[in-house]
Amino acid sequence: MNNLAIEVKNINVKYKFVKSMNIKQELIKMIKRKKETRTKEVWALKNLSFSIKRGSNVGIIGSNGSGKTTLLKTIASIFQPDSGEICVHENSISLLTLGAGFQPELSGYENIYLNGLILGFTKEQIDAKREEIIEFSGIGDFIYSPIRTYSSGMKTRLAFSIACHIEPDILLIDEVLGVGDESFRQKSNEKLKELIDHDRTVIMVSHSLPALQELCDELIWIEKGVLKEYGDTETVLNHYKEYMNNLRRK
Ligand SMILES: Nc1ncnc2c1ncn2[C@@H]1O[C@H](COP(=O)(O)OP(=O)(O)OP(=O)(O)O)[C@@H](O)[C@H]1O
Repeated sequence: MNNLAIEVKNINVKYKFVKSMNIKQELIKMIKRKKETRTKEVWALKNLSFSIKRGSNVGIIGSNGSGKTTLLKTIASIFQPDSGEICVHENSISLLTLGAGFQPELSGYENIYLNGLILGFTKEQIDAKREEIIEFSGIGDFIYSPIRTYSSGMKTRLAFSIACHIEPDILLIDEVLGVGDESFRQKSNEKLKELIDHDRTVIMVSHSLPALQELCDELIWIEKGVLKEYGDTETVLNHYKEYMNNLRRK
């Protein structure tokens, strides 16, 4: 049996957006009758290839704008790569990210079902986990109120609780380490460690290097959309810190 959870093969991902102009630039463009296009492209991921073993805990690091979130969203199939291929050799994959995936007009209770069903679980499976999810989130009777009335901390607690209790084969976590108040931080760290211990494949993006050091066996380091290094946590972390220190000195 293939012991790989994910294979990323030569993926390229670009964003297209319209470049905004100030009034002066608009006027100059009109006077010169320039027909220049305002559509810009950013290649967020460039020719990225790697594979992740089943059951491993991998952190993704890199400076701001290096492509970490784009990579997680592409693995979660929220974005399609412009070229290349991602093969996921597991049944369920879930992206845990701040405020994503909720329908604001529905209650927390209804969103538990919505999220679970999207992840491919049956109503009976969600029924079995529902009370645990609500209990862990600690948001009390707010569970029956629309999500739009929640604070960002409450949304994060519920999102975290759903993703951890529904227990997908692959859990992708984007920058939610260390969120919430102190008691929830401790609780969520414990829960994460429990998930990691259970042979689940976990991939997490974080700027918190101590948290990654504690939780991950391996790190993927990307810079400007390109894979810089993939290896054991200590080695990659040392090289990354050296790189960041050199940048600061310049
Ligand atoms: N919706 C978008 N439209 C245009 N460009 C985008 C969009 N989202 C991201 N980008 C660009 O793509 C690149 C990668 O962004 P991404 O958010 O994946 O980086 P990141 O490593 O997660 O950043 P950070 O550490 O700051 O959260 C950046 O240059 C960013 O400006």
